[in-house]
Amino acid sequence: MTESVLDYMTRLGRAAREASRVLARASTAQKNRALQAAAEALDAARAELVAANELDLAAGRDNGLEPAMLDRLALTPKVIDSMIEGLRQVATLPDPIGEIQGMRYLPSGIQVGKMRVPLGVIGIIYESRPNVTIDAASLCLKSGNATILRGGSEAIHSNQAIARCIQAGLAEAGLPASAVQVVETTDRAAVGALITLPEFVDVIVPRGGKGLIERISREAKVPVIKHLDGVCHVYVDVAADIDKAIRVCDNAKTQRYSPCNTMETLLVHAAIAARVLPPLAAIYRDKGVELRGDGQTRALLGGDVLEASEDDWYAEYNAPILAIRVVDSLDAAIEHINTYGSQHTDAIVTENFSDARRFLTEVDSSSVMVNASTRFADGFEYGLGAEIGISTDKLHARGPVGLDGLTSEKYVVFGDGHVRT
Ligand SMILES: NC(=O)C1=CN([C@@H]2O[C@H](COP(=O)(O)OP(=O)(O)OC[C@H]3O[C@@H](n4cnc5c(N)ncnc54)[C@H](OP(=O)(O)O)[C@@H]3O)[C@@H](O)[C@H]2O)C=CC1
Ligand SMILES: N[C@@H](CCC(=O)OP(=O)(O)O)C(=O)O
Repeated sequence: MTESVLDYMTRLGRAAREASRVLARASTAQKNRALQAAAEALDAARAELVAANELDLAAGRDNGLEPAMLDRLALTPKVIDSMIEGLRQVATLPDPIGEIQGMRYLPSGIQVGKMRVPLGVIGIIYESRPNVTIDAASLCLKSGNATILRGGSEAIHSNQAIARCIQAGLAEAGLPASAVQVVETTDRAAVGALITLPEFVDVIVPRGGKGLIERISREAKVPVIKHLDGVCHVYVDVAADIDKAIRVCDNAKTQRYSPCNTMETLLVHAAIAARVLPPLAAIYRDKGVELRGDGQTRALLGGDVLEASEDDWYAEYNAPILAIRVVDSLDAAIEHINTYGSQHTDAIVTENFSDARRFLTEVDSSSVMVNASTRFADGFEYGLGAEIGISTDKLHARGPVGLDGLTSEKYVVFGDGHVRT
C-alpha cells in the first residue's frame, strides 16, 4: 500500500459517506436484488472461497491458532450454505426504512409522526469469523446503511473473497461499490483511523474482547455500540426443577464453547447443590469440560475440580472450562452477577415466581432469562431474522441487534402552509 493507512481509511470513509446517500434512497427491490445477486455470486465462487480460506487456515495453523479459532475461521460447505441462506433470508425480511409511525394531528393543525431512517455509515470491527462479513454486510445493506468492515486479521483472504461476491451483488443491482467496503489491510492502525473519523462514520460496532474495548474506550471519537465479551451466568435457585437445571446448564456450557453467550460461571444455591452438582459434573467431565470451583463445590465434587481464583469469576474462557460457585441466597447470586458479569446474558433456573421476578428486575444485563439457556441470546433465535451481534451497551440498542437496531427515527411534519403563532 503506497498511501498511509490514515489516507486509505479517509478515502474509504469519504466514499462510504457518498454511498450512504444513495443507499438511503435505494428501493427495497434494489437492495433485495443486491442481496440475491450476492448469494448467487457466493454460490458460483465456492471453489475460490475455499481456496482463499485455505490460505487463512494454513497461516492460522502455522501461527498455532487454537482449534476453536480455526473452527470459527473455516469456510466449510455448510458455512457457505448458511451464508447464502442468510443473504436470501435478509432479502425476505421487511424493509424497515421509510416506515412512518404515530402520525397524528396536533392542535396547531400540523401532522407529526416518525420515519425510520438509516444511521448512515457504520464501521464494524469483528473477529476472525468470515461469515460475519456476510451477516454484517447484508443487515447494513437492507437497513440502507453504507458499511466499512474490518474483520479479524486471520480471515483477511477469506474476507476479500467474500467482498468480491458482495461487490458483484451491488453491481448487479446498480448500487455503488463503496456501499460495502471490506478493509484490505490487517494493520491495526486502520481500526485507529476508523474510530476517529466522525465526519465520515456515524457509528462504530466493535465485536470483540478486552483489548479492543480498551482501545475503543481510549480513542473513539465516533459513537459506539459495544458488542463485547460475555461473562454469562446460570443461577440454579433453591426452587429449581432439577431436570430443567441439568438441561439448561448442560446446553448453556456445552452446546458451543466459543460464543459470547455461552455460560462461563455456574452459581448454585447451597440447599440444592448436593442434588444438582454431582449429575451436572458427570456430564461436564464426560464432555471434557475443566471445572474450577470454590471450597463448597470442591468438597462436593472432589479433587479433580481446580480451585477457582478471583480471576476465574471475571473470566470469559470461550473454551471448555467452567467456574462454579455455591451461594447462600438469591441476593448473593444477583450480587455476584452484577459484580463479576459483563451485562451480557444471565439466566435463573427456578419454579418460584417471586425469585424469577426479582432476578429479571435486579440483574443488569442485556438479556435475562428464566428456565432457558443463555445460548438463546441471538438475533435469529429472538425472531429478528439475523443479527449484527449482541449489544452490551445500554443506549440505542441493547441485546441482539437486527435491522431495527441499525436504524434511527426522525420526525416528519406535514403542514399546509401552517405557521406558528
Ligand atoms: N457481543 C457480541 O456480539 C460478540 C462478542 N464477541 C466477543 O469477542 C471476543 C472473542 O473474539 P476475538 O477474536 O478473540 O476478539 P478480539 O477482540 O481479539 O478481536 C476482535 C477484533 O478486534 C480487533 N482488535 C482487537 N484488539 C485490538 C486493538 N487493540 N486495536 C485494534 N484492533 C483490535 C481484532 O483485530 P486483529 O485481527 O488485528 O486481532 C479483531 O478484528 C470474546 O470476548 C467474545 O465474547 C464476539 C462475537 C460477538
Ligand atoms: N449470537 C451468536 C453468538 C454471537 C457470536 O457470533 O459469537 P462468536 O461465536 O464469539 O463470534 C450465536 O448465538 O451463535
